[in-house]
Amino acid sequence: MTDASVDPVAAVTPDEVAEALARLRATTPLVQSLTNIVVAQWTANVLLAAGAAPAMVDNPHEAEAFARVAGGVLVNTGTPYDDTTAAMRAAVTGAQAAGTPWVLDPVAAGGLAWRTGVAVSLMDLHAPTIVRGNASEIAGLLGGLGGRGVDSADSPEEVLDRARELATSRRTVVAVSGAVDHLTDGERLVRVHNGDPVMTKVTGVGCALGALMAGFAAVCDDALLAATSATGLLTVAAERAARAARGPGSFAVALLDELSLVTPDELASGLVLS
Ligand SMILES: Nc1ncnc2c1ncn2[C@@H]1O[C@H](COP(=O)(O)OP(=O)(O)OP(=O)(O)O)[C@@H](O)[C@H]1O
Ligand SMILES: Cc1ncsc1CCO
Ligand SMILES: [Mg+2]
Repeated sequence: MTDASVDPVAAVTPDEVAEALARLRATTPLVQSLTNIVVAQWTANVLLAAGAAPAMVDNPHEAEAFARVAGGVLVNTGTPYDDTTAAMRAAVTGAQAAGTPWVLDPVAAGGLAWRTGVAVSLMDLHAPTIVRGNASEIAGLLGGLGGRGVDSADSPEEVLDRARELATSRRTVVAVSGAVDHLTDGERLVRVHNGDPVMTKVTGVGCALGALMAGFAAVCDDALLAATSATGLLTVAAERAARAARGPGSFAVALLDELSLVTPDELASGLVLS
């Protein structure tokens, strides 16, 4: 049975995603990433492979000025220290002043009270363009109990109503990752059916997805298109990488290759959106 609240035609088309990828590669947007210590190098490599330009400017002295000139900013709460948390506030302030799109990845929100407060206070400072997280993290921003550490204990389907509520109350796009990614601006919904379970066996795949969203937000006026394009590129590249991989290690290497090799046309024909 068809869900009556979902358009039979996806709110974002594969052709629009292909055009977004072509724009990303043509313009190599500068993506400022204030991310966690586990995934910083991996995130920079994912951005480079996709066609963006990474810069990990995450100290409180430089973060505001850099956010004014960056194409997009990622703020990820995976390993928040006092210094980097101050830098996150500075970056969001700079993003607001210059109109730079910014993406919040509230890693482990809900499970840990202090960082949940940090994530909510950043949203209060200036509404993010996109909030990206796994299902437990999205629920955690609205008072949920969080997942198992940085991993989700819920599915995107289970938190969809809360994702819509968050998108509407914060005037943002909420991107919930999982087996089927659910992306919403509160009214429109895009489901991305691509991906492979091995993506959960390499740390930082979701974190890198947030950085890709910041890159696409630099080249897309529509934040839902930006979030869909990032998710589509990562998951289609992952399917291609998984075909050749023996396990998580060779998959991670192959994923970087496929992010750089997949053409806009191949991306459009591989995407399964609803
Ligand atoms: N079971 C699955 N099958 C296919 N793809 C998946 C599955 N689970 C997650 N993915 C994909 O993996 C990517 C990361 O999503 P995930 O929900 O694992 O993020 P995360 O928990 O924030 O990751 P991390 O914090 O380790 O970076 C998304 O693009 C999603 O489509
Ligand atoms: C494993 C881990 N711990 C804190 S952040 C992080 C990366 C995945 O979110
Ligand atoms: Mg995560």
